[in-house]
Amino acid sequence: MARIRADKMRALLKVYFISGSTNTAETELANVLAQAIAGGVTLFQFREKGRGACSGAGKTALGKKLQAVCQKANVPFIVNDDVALALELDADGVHIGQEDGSAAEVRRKIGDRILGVSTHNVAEAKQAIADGADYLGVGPVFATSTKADTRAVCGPEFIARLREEGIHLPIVAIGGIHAKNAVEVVAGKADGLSVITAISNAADPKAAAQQLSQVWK
Ligand SMILES: Cc1ncsc1CCOP(=O)(O)O
Ligand SMILES: C=C1C=NC(C)=NC1=N
Ligand SMILES: [Mg+2]
Repeated sequence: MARIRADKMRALLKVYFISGSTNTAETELANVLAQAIAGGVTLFQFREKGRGACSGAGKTALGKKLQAVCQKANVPFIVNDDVALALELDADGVHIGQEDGSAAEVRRKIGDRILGVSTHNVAEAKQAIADGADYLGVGPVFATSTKADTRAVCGPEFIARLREEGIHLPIVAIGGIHAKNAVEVVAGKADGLSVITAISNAADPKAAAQQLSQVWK
């Protein structure tokens, strides 16, 4: 298997759903995920973090269940932070933050699987590219209460500034994105948008995913 091509990566980033068991009131995240995929989700990240998150065998079991939902629909399955779990499940990739250790080290561990890195400035972006990232997660572009310890809100226009600085790797915007402000993310030259609340807390996850997909039409 070779490294993913940039144009394929950009297509996968269009509607990137991120969730764990603590992000949805629904007891069954697998059902929310299946509905969201039916609505047009292009990539899924299993992010099991924060108060009440499951761990150990429970986390592995939930990961397996969610991966099966993705595999049935041919949607790649990404694991956040937990490289060991990603390898155990043979996930399609991992996403790491600046505090999750060296991206170069993770690249060595995961081979040609997809590697996403959270970056907040040009220096971090250039380092991630040098370390072998396939895409960058940039944000929070809008205010969000989902992740407690985010950096300052950078606005969707920050991604356009990264482009001006010569950062051309696929970029997905994250943070407080929903159907009404998603158009600003497109204007900001992001290749995709990623969401937790907009889908995980939606009354109708399929409709929520469809509305987010519309912005790229
Ligand atoms: C994981 C993460 N990283 C920056 S903001 C954020 C949370 C995004 O959640 P939401 O889409 O609910 O604002
Ligand atoms: C913090 C994050 C930033 N970006 C993405 C895509 N995922 C994350 N978990
Ligand atoms: Mg992390």
